[in-house]
Amino acid sequence: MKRFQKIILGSGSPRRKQLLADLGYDFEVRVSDADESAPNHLSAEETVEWVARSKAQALRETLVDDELLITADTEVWKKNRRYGKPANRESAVEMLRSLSGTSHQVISGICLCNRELLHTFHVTTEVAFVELSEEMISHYVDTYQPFDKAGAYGIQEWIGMVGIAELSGSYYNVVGLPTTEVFEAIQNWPELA
Ligand SMILES: Cc1cn([C@H]2C[C@H](O)[C@@H](COP(=O)(O)OP(=O)(O)OP(=O)(O)O)O2)c(=O)[nH]c1=O
Repeated sequence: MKRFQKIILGSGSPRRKQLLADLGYDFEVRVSDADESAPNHLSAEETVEWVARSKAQALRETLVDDELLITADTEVWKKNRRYGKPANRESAVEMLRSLSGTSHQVISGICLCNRELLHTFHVTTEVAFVELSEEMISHYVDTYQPFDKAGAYGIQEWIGMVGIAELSGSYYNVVGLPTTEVFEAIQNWPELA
């Protein structure tokens, strides 16, 4: 396995940290406040790549030598509606009602860069929910408080055990880091940039 002098994970997400550690890499976490308000005219795929790049650009000047920075943005999209993190209980309940009994896409934008090179890509997973009852939605939101999760749900939590009808693509992409594609990108860095 190719090793780098230093990988920097530009993310405050505990799930991304765990997944990158599980891939076997040593890394340091660096977090900054980046602009996540992508221009409206962008497609879903362009939006997540735009945000991942914006997170990278906010940290790029802190890089030294051959440090490799990895940033990501995971969003839920359904028919041109962008589901971010719910601002409150009401919004979380509304998001889950609207995802209930239908399918949506979870798209992650990933950005790898050093001081000279930058590479961005995205990975899409199709997720279908069963019909979620009002009781299931209230129980989940009140117990798990999914306010830090796009689309108001964590597939790795109770709702993922009882609410998923179908999943096509990478499971880990839904959790926040498409591990297969990130591993491949790191192994092929910097040739792919
Ligand atoms: C859909 C879904 C999202 N999520 C999480 C992944 C992301 O952490 C979060 C989406 O927010 P992001 O803006 O992608 O990431 P973040 O704010 O948590 O961290 P940072 O910007 O510092 O990298 O939602 C789950 O944990 N499970 C899920 O099933």
